[in-house]
Amino acid sequence: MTYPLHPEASHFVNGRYLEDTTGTPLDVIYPATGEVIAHLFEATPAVIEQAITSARAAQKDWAARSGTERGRILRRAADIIRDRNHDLSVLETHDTGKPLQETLVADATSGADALEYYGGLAASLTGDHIPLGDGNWAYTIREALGLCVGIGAWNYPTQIACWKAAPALACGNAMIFKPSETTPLSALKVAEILVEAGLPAGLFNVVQGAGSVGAPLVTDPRVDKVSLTGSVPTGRKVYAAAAAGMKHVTMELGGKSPMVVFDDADLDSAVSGAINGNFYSSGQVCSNGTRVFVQNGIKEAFLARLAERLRGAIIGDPLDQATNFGPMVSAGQLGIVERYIAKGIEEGARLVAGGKRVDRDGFYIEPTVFADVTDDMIIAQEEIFGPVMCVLDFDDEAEALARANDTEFGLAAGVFTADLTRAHRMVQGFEAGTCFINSYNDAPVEMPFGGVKMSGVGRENAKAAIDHYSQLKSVFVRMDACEAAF
Ligand SMILES: NC(=O)C1=CN([C@@H]2O[C@H](COP(=O)(O)OP(=O)(O)OC[C@H]3O[C@@H](n4cnc5c(N)ncnc54)[C@H](O)[C@@H]3O)[C@@H](O)[C@H]2O)C=CC1
Repeated sequence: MTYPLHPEASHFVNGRYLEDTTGTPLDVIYPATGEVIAHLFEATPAVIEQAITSARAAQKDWAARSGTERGRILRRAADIIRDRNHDLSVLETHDTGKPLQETLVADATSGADALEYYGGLAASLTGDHIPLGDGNWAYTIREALGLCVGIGAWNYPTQIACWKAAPALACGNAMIFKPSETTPLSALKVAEILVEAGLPAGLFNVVQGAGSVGAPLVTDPRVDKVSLTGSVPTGRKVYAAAAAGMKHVTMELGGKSPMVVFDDADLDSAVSGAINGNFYSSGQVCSNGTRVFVQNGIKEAFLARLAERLRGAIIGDPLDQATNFGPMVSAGQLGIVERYIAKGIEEGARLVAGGKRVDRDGFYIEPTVFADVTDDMIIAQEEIFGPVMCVLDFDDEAEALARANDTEFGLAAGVFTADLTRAHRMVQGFEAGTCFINSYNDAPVEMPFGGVKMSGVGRENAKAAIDHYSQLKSVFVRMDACEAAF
């Protein structure tokens, strides 16, 4: 049997593909059919060692280059990604099961945006000049951290690899990226393209494997920073392990974000926001607005319009560009979602749409909506990470805000209203890192992205990410004699 999308080898280390068949076998499964599409191997300690040594060896020279030179390579990689967007999107669809209709516009292209953005920024990364009293002054030097480890989730493999690699490389760091074991294919292509664009060997390495491969990377004393995209339980473990070595961290974790719809909102716009914030990528988006608070006056109208719009979901072959709703990423994730749906029914929520598996191969489940959900229900409290929308009712603004914030998470929050003063007031009150007014889930590279509370620390994207991939060295300069007490 041949596998057309099989990579040349499991890992990409020191500028080329690398195989070590003594590692634990890792099968890649196409979520739309359940078929195995590639046989890979998890990284052995020998592969991890090669990744670390080659990255460390390459980093100093990279950091010593001008920002203009580093940026040029990143921008070239962005161009190559855009040229190959179709093939990369087909690969991403096989890796994740997400419809090609989505991957064509939201995955490799988003990765290219990050490479282009940080490529453009690289030349202007500077320190400050700080005038002091008595003619003295200080300056700061912005330095690379050294070796960064990126660990990815399975929902946006290409995007996550690029969102971490682009600012890391722009600042002069090296990166070892460990994709999720569920979606190992796309990051290898990112590595291949970076080298083709001129990135010196060793600066972006990809090693495959589960947590047992991620953990030794996090604790290795030669690693200076860890950036994780994953769940809160994993974040807790990785943050603690990194803290023991006093390493820098970025934690992009889960959420149970609120979306508040006031009765003066444009109904169709709010319904679109709720669909985007719950069913895009089959609901497997960290910032999803899965608790949809709808003001009582428009609740039934909202639900009726939502039910109507859900009939427009085209569930099917993700490679067919008409399909706009694909399978879950894995049998395991499908099982988790099914258990939450059963829990919602048991808790007495009103199932108004979906709830069932789709009768075809692969890991499909219908877009599902529960109404009459109350704050104490498990489905309103825990991250499901699947296409399950919980609709809750509310009467007034203060109540909506208090209930929206009544969660340990704080990744995102959205508000739909025609009253702009109220919209900004709500945003000021939201305990969330990323907010939306009359929209949901937009993630342009120019805007910082990240969470508060248990949803994480640090920010990705925008100029904000530079602070998380570089550090300042302060230099005090005395212009007159240095005096002492004796
Ligand atoms: N805030 C954000 O930007 C995003 C957050 N997520 C979150 O990710 C989760 C879903 O992704 P999953 O892959 O299931 O998350 P996960 O937490 O199971 O795994 C994330 C990554 O961590 C690795 N890992 C697991 N244990 C580790 C350990 N002890 N040391 C080092 N690495 C370890 C895994 O192999 C994987 O690559 C959801 O909670 C979702 O909300 C997903 C996308 C974006």
